[in-house]
Amino acid sequence: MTLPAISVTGLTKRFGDKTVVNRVTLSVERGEIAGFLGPNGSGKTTTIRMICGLLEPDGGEGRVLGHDIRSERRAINRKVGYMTQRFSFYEDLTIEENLRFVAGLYGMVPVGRIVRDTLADLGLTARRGQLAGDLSGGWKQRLALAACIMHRPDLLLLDEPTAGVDPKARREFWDEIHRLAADGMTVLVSTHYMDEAERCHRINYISFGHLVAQGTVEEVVRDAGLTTLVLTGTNTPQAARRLAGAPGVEQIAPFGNALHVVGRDAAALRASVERVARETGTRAAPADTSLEDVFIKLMNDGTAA
Ligand SMILES: Nc1ncnc2c1ncn2[C@@H]1O[C@H](COP(=O)(O)OP(=O)(O)OP(=O)(O)O)[C@@H](O)[C@H]1O
Repeated sequence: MTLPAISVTGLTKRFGDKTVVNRVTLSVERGEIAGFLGPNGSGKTTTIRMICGLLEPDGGEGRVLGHDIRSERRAINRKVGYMTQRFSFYEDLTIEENLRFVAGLYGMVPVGRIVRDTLADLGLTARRGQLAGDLSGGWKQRLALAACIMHRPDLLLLDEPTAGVDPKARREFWDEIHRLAADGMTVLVSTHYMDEAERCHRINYISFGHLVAQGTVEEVVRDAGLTTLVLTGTNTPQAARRLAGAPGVEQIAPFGNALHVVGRDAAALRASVERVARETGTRAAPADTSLEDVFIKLMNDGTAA
């Protein structure tokens, strides 16, 4: 049996008197794409930095790519590619010049071949002479990814890599991530996008420093134990007002002309929705609970804690 790429237990980090990562236990198999989700400030970046050896944990232990996260931080560092939230380039250098610069910085040899192969791998060869500053958001992300994988890391840590990038470029970026994983690279990626969470093999949800949900998308949705009903008809705005605060109703969200109503107590939810449907002349039907509904619940639970 191969060892997991990431296996950490009880990972804890404090800044001053604030515990921002609280006893996080996480395991990521080799070749897996693991999603890391959670509200702003919940501790994702801090956890990623402890995993790649940039930050020393205050508590907990574990191994990354077979190395101890406390005593072998430099070894981990060398085998990891880390794309930070604000990756920067020299805007007045071309794509190729930027990559040559990074390769030189890390002492990679032979620079020419490594840069040529990386350009080809990421479909950047035709654009290699373009100035980084002239690239669209999607191509900038691709250049950032190229710079992170040039040294052939075994583990890729991506911190919100596609923030602000259009859907087509995001899809292409994710196709690339899947190609890299299929070739054996392990990927841990933080994101706020639901469609991206759904493209991960497994997801991990962190709230106020605590890991509160883990598994495949199907497992996380199932474990949340939510029931969803959808109301349709012309009177849904009135139905929404009547449902607010009704027994069993925890979330109400309009999607176009439909109203999604979500709650844990299926019987109470159904009774409230059916009553309001009768009163407002709308139609109620059961629906699948979405990952977004689950994340909103986890966020609300975290705020209440
Ligand atoms: N070096 C630091 N010193 C003090 N506080 C810090 C430091 N780094 C992070 N924090 C705090 O730790 C908490 C967790 O931050 P972190 O960046 O890990 O969250 P995140 O989940 O990545 O958030 P986002 O989704 O906004 O990127 C935040 O309250 C942040 O302000």
